[in-house]
Amino acid sequence: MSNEIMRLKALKKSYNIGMPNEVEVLHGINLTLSVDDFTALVGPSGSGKSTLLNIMGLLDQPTSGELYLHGQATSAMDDLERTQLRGRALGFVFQFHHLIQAFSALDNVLMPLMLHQGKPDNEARDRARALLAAVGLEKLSDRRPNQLSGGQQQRVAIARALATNPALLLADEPTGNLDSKSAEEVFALFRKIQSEHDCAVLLVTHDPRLSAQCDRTINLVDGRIVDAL
Ligand SMILES: Nc1ncnc2c1ncn2[C@@H]1O[C@H](COP(=O)(O)OP(=O)(O)OP(=O)(O)O)[C@@H](O)[C@H]1O
Repeated sequence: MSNEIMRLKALKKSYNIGMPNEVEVLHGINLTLSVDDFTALVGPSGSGKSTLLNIMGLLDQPTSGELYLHGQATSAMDDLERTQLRGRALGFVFQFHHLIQAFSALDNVLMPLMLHQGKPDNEARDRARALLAAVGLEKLSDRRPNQLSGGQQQRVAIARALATNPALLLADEPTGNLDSKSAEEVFALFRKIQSEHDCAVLLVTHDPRLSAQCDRTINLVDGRIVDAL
């Protein structure tokens, strides 16, 4: 069986900035991510990292080229198919965690399960508790986000991203808003997830100390991959 999770082939993205102007910001990206990948996506501001991440997350569509997820071409899919595939295969962690303030940590982790399965059953609750334990927050599961530190909130966001058991976790500057100690801890958690949950990780980071600890670095400059080590 192939180890490939995602493959990007000759992928281009242009933005329409008012007729007749179109600006191409990704110029033909070829890239394969495999099951055991732990990858940093780096590059200067404006190089196209978020644009690429949004396309990889099936949140946006390329202008041309193809994205294969588990070998399945995605360009001809309709919105519903894309949403379902995203929910099954991908998890997201953002710089600002977007937790729901009115919900406890446990209910935040349950959110994606409720979206997919409706009212959470005992099995879903057990799974959410186990995920909070995996990120070291078993004792704080009843707290609301504003009763947690920034690093703890990001841990809740990571547990939430894992709720649907994704094959690939996409993280956009997940430590960008944290002090350096919390950033190291959250980074270590991504490592643990990749090895213990069989979940490939791709994270955008501006922090060279973190990208140096990844197995692979994809360097994006002006919408092109200049080296993928
Ligand atoms: N919706 C949009 N419409 C037009 N241009 C856009 C749009 N979104 C992004 N761009 C442009 O595309 C280019 C790439 O932006 P992108 O946000 O992907 O870069 P980035 O590498 O993530 O930057 P940063 O590190 O600052 O977050 C930039 O020149 C940006 O101005």
